[in-house]
Amino acid sequence: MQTIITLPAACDFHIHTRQGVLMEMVAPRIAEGGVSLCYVMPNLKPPITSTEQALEYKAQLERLAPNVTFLMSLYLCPELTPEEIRKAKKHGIVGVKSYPRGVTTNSESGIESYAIYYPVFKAMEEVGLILNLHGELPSDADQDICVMNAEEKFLMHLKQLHNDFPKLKIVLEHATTKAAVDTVKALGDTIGCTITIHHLQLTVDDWAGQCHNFCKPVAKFPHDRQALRDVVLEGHPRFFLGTDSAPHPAYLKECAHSCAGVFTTPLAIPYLATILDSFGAINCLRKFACENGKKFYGVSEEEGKYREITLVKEALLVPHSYSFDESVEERRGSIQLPLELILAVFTFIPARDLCRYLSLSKALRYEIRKIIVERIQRKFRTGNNYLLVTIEPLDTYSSGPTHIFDLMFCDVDILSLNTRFKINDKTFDNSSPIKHVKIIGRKLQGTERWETILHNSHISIGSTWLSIFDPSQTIKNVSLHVFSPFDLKHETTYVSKGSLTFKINLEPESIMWWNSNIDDYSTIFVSNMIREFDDFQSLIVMSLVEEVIVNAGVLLTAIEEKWQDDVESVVVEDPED
Ligand SMILES: NC(=O)N[C@@H](CC(=O)O)C(=O)O
Repeated sequence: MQTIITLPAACDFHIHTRQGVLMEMVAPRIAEGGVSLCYVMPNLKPPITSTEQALEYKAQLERLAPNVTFLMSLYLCPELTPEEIRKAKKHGIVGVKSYPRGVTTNSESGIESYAIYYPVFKAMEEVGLILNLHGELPSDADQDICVMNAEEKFLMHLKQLHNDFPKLKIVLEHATTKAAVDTVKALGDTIGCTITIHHLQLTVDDWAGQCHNFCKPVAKFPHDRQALRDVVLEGHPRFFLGTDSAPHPAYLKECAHSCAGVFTTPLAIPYLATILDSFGAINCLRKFACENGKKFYGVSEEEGKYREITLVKEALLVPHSYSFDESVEERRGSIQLPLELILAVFTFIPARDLCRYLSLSKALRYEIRKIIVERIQRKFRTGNNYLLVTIEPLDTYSSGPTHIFDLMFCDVDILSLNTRFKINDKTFDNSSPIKHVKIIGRKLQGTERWETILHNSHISIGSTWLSIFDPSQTIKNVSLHVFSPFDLKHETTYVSKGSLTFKINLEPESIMWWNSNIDDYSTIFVSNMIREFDDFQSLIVMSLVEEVIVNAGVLLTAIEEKWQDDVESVVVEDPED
């Protein structure tokens, strides 16, 4: 390799710039990595599905990285109409990304069939928007589909789409197989293909058991990698760089279920040059990383953003990690997020889990708790905000950590919640920070069944816990306990009944009770729940929150689809009414 190369800054036609503090870490590093133009993926939480969202996201990125050209994409989903496509084109949006449902990070809203999108594709073909395909089928044991053949099995869809929309420009993203390379080459000039840097280096042996190399699609066989290398060496004009750089917090990579994604942005072009050099393709760098993609997309840097870079061949220590400010304090102090989730889980803590946990050393328990709490809080920070609302019958203060968790959407001003939590004293406040609560459903233990709770006050539940009561008894009185993930000790619990105006009267040492003739706006006396939710139980609650958040996208879609009409309004009702 020459020891110094000067060339135009590169173009990365597939990058995940994320949001929040992660975006603040990533965006300035794009230029550092030698890239001046990038095509931004829309798989945020929530996904980018409208022109307005995309433009707002672009503005945020530009504030963080003013010297980079950001090309924006929309997320293919049912909300995307042909009209939105035309509007997007008018406002400079470049393409639409399709994720098959559930195959990768934030693909819960992904597509299940292309058929319903044909009018959208037609509009895209007409106005000249690019279709970007995450080319994998979801794993399906019955069909013998798994990560190793998910891409190859997808290729028939690429062929079909090209056949049906020959003028639509389609990019098969992050190809990993010889089959994909051959297919793209065999199709017409409107079909392009991105290749990541890491797929030019890795094979299956490199990610099996090594979480930092795990991404979707996974790296495949050596002969597949060879096919990728060959097509770069050939300088084929329809193959170009798309790093698919996809950062995740370390705790989400270095864990039992590692998130898919390899983060390469800060060192993108030095890394690419090193890999190309290793198989004699350094002379292909310019075409692959700077020219082919721009030609295929018909784009160039925005005014004043073109620049050159110089690569120098010398030793470089790759940082072990890149930090971003996720401190709890920062999150506590600075956010005001719209709360948008309500949980619906009815559950017990299995005794065996309890024993396992309690038998651990205190130090280990502390560590576990810390990790879980941090994981949850980070989700809250990067996504939306959540409150856990439990509905309980009378006397549940004696029942331990057994609750029905209901799924709710609320707008919550976390700052004022936080302030109030800090008081931790007798408090009475008429101005609840909780607005627009709507309870949308519950899930019964041991079933996959979700129900809209129109009358929370009449929840029949069958459980061993309830057998201490009359098993046929329906719960006549309910309370809503609202937990904030930022109130780690659950020192404060809002309890209410039959009303959305949360009136709070915290009596730290009292037990929970309420007046049986309570009306909608009566004050409710509650304990501060510390006794009920000790450290361990808090952990359990947090774990439940996490579990539900993980599934929330899927659940919410299912619930909302089924009970669209029912969930429009608040449904907490007083049984006595
Ligand atoms: N490539 C990945 O493994 N992950 C991407 C999503 C994607 O492009 O599949 C991510 O957003 O994390």
